[in-house]
Amino acid sequence: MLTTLSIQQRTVIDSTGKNILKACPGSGKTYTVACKMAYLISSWSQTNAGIAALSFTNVASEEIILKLAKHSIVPSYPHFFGTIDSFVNKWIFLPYGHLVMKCKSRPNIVGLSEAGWELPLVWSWGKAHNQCYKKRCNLLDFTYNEDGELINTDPLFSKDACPYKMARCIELKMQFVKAGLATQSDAAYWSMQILNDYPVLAKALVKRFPTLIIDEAQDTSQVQMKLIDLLIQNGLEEITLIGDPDQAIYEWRNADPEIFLNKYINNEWNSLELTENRRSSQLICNATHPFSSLKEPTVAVGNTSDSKTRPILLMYKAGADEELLKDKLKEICNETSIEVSPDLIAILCRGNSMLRKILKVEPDFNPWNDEITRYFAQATYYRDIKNYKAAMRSTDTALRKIYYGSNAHRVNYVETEIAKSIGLEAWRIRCWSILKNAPVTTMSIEMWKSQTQTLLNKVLARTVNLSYKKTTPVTRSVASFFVKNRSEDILVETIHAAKGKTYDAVMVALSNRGKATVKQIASLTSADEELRNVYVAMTRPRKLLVVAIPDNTSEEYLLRFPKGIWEYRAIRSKSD
Ligand SMILES: Nc1ncnc2c1ncn2[C@@H]1O[C@H](COP(=O)(O)OP(=O)(O)OP(=O)(O)O)[C@@H](O)[C@H]1O
Repeated sequence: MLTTLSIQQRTVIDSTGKNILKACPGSGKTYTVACKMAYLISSWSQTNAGIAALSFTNVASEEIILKLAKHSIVPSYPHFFGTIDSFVNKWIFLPYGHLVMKCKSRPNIVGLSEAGWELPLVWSWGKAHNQCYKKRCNLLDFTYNEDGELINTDPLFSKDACPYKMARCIELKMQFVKAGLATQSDAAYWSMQILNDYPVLAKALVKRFPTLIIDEAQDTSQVQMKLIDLLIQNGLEEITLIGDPDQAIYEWRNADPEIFLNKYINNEWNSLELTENRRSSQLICNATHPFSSLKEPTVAVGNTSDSKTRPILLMYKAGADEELLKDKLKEICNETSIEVSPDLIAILCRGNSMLRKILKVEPDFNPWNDEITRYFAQATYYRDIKNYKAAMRSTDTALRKIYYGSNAHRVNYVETEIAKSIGLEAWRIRCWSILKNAPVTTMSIEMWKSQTQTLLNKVLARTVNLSYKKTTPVTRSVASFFVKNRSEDILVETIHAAKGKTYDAVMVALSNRGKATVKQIASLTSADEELRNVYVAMTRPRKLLVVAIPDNTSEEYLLRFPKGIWEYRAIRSKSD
């Protein structure tokens, strides 16, 4: 594995101490991180201390694990592989949160997609809500900044416009803290407090994980970086941060690429760089360069570096031609001898509304009357599309809701109860036996409901009533209620889902409404997240890049698409 590394990549593997690596798209960040871990793990001699390899999303973390598997390395004890959130929760917040929150028992993380807040607390928030600013505050948007100040992370929120200057939210948040409830952002803040107030715990954590590697570090929030600094203050000597500020697309989670860049120019850190693009052709590197902060286009050095297919700017009629985009991309692929398959070809959209138009899926209709039915339907749908991990997760959530009702979101409580009753292993077997035997989701919703209900009553030996809304068309299949983005031949997905991936051909479909319109991005710089979203999408292909834009886009917005670099085409010929 190490023999294929470039000199720049090799330097990353050999560097010890505090390293920060800034690297362009396709430069092999994930590849190099996986090599570094493989190298460290194979020569690791400590038995009670390990490497913590963290990323920001599950997808990114799984990508590294998959790359390691190719080299027969399965990450296991004493190492930790996962997201930065899961690391913070497991090793700092859940065991020690009560020390700083001053709540009676171990705290709980709430507000993660399905979990609800304790009902009485939601009501008290609701009451205050009715009297508050435009009634638009969302409980989950409130968290603390690194100075311990309560902030609302919704960019549309204005403290000045709040008649109470946030006094009510502060009061309510105190009640939640007392009850031991925290959002994921709060958990990071409280963990920072723990490491700050209890250096002995910080030192113990450094002893347990003397080497820390953080991928996608451009997405770090101020609080998360403070946490990292506290570990360094308490003896952490081996740390590598890897990122690309031009690919920071998680501002809504308080990520700020400036935090990464400030570290990069800090003399106390060993700053490294990867500048060669091993994914895309030189023509694609040249075309995407104006969308980045880079001074020069990256130099393509991969297998497809000299591919001669020019990037294409494709004009389509908005509101009429979206469903033709798939066929057009297939046609261009055939023309350029690129194999068409959903693993190799993708259309990337900024939002779900464009995605639906391209796939011609029916508009959203939510048939579910209750969460338990929805989770079982989701679980079987995931099983049918072979996403077994997500399927097990949804089944587990549905069962927790059946057995533990309004306490289901209290992770620690539920896990203790399961361990006391049947044990975690038997619980997982129960989930799997339901999942395995549940009816297929191509079945009508009515039949699916009746068969799933019978199965649950049998396996759980208790009556479970599933239900859907009265207005639901009963003959419609369960699967049709979930957006299918995997058509037979081409993958259609959002830009966020495509982060970190590589395809042979990519079409970036821009709309004239909503986020990332051509007009909007024309005036943005790479300091703006919307431009970075488009850049992430445009840097995914190896051989062919197509950007589809509405045909009524004014030329003044096309300065980043010079005709010498882009081939301009229309989706329909003039005679159509
Ligand atoms: N030394 C190498 N030898 C062979 N292939 C490489 C090497 N380095 C990177 N690659 C390949 O180049 C492509 C891009 O690598 P990778 O996905 O690791 O880049 P990245 O910097 O993480 O990209 P991005 O940030 O744009 O998602 C992958 O197909 C990877 O396997």
